[in-house]
Amino acid sequence: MRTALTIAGSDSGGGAGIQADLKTFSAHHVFGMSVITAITAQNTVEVRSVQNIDLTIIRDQIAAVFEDIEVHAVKIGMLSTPEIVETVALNLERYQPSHIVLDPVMISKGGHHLLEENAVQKLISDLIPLATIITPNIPEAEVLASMEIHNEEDMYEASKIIHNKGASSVLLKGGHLEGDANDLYFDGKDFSWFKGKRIPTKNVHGTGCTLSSAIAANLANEQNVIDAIANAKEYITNAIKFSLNIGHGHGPANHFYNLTSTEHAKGSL
Ligand SMILES: Nc1ncnc2c1ncn2[C@@H]1O[C@H](COP(=O)(O)OP(=O)(O)O)[C@@H](O)[C@H]1O
Ligand SMILES: Cc1ncc(COP(=O)(O)O)c(N)n1
Repeated sequence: MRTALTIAGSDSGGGAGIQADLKTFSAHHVFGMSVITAITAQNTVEVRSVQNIDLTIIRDQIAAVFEDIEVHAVKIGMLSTPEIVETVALNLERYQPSHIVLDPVMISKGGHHLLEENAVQKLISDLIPLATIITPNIPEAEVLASMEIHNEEDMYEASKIIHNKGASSVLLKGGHLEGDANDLYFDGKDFSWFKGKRIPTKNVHGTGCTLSSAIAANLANEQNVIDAIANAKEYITNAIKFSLNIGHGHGPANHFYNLTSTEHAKGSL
């Protein structure tokens, strides 16, 4: 059995964070495990409150998993504070997993800060150098590259700057720009576009979490990085196309859109 570990925050509404990651791993037939960094009281509309988890318990969760189970890929999401970033980085250095997909989660769709602003420098110095691939959205890339991104030309520049900070590769997601949802990949040498038609829907809660987890699951399943991204892009596009009208805000992606049950596939559960 192939395995993947998510190190991220819990979303009580089930659409993003640990919950989205584990659903994505299951949909890829990968055995999912979790290290919870923070608990958010969240739904499709808002983040109401956040409880960060003690550093010792975060460290112990990582140790408990790695000292017993072979981990084929790691996905990192919400980290909340500089201390949590440091703890996760130190412990991943210790266990040296072969693939790390870093989703530098900063702000929720509703505008809540999920990473303290003073943790950004720690994320750059301690975690980016460990990442096989980092998957910022446009606002996150603007912070990491210290520049504004208005169009696809700017995306080239920003991914070069972020790559220079030490990530093996960068997937800059274009979901927040106007027009189609095209993501740019840069491995330090070549650029590739992973293109997607924009789907007109407000149900985009957890899309970044789902994409990064799907990449991690595909890497755990021994796909090369390009195939892992291409297949994950197809997965998130369908998961958005068949997204679920759950809740009153941004509904979640549909992880099981390919089930034969037509009711399920239509997202009308
Ligand atoms: N409306 C949409 N239609 C199609 N694809 C989308 C849409 N919104 C986002 N995506 C894609 O979903 C993935 C997650 O991107 P994005 O929403 O930008 O991330 P985040 O959740 O981190 O803000 C990317 O591949 C992006 O291109
Ligand atoms: C616990 C948690 N982690 C991450 C996100 C970001 O969600 P998105 O994938 O929509 O950017 C979130 N809203 N909550």
